[in-house]
Amino acid sequence: MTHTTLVVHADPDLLAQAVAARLVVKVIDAQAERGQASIVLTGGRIAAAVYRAVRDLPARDAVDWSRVDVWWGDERFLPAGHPDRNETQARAALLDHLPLSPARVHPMPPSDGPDGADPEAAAARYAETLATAARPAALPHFDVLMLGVGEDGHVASIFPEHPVGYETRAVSAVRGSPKPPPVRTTLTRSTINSAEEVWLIAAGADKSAAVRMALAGAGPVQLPAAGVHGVGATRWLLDRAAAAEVAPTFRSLR
Ligand SMILES: O=C(O)[C@H](O)[C@@H](O)[C@H](O)[C@H](O)COP(=O)(O)O
Repeated sequence: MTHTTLVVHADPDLLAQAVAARLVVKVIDAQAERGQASIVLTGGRIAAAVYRAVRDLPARDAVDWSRVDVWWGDERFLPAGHPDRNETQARAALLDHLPLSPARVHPMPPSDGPDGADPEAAAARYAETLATAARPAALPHFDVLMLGVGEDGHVASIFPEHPVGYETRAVSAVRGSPKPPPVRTTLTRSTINSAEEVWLIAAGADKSAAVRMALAGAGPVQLPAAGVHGVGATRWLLDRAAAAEVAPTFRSLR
């Protein structure tokens, strides 16, 4: 039974700093237990703020970054190095500043990769990368999978009422994304829900309605943020504005 927690921080800066500290501790703990750690990154503004906060956190040096696997929960399907790719943003904000093992960094394929501009082939290739790394398991062990939350309640590139909400393969192409760019690749709900911990990170008043509805138990296709949870823990990490509409009973989850 997954354990759900909710923590509210005063503002987006403190939220990003607290999530960064939490991430570093989680990676240290995973390495102490398993000798390695695996994290799943996402895109968006709050994620970028978290990455910068990890970069600037002195305790990041307590991690053996050469034994951390880095995966992505979703990607904008654009050429390698494009400034709007989640990979490009994560590398600039954090990854380029860490002594990672290049072979343990697993970006989703770009639109100018070996599959050309075929997002279905790119999604299938990423599914194969996951399966190869996981063997003999079906999926790698993800210690932490981070998600931003859209105003409409999307997470990763799983948008409300979009066919990707029904997808059962591990990784899916997404066409017609309401958030630009229109073509993306994403882990699907069942893959996300295989993670040990899923963290939903949101800042700002424009997220408050989606957060309220997700915690009130909306349907997963209608509101994707309502359908994701970690095997061990699901953590809602919010700033005060994003938490403004959360019912008092949920606040006691803290
Ligand atoms: O590629 C993306 O755009 C995302 O992965 C997306 O799911 C993002 O995390 C949310 O839209 C929240 O983004 P913000 O933090 O910028 O609101």
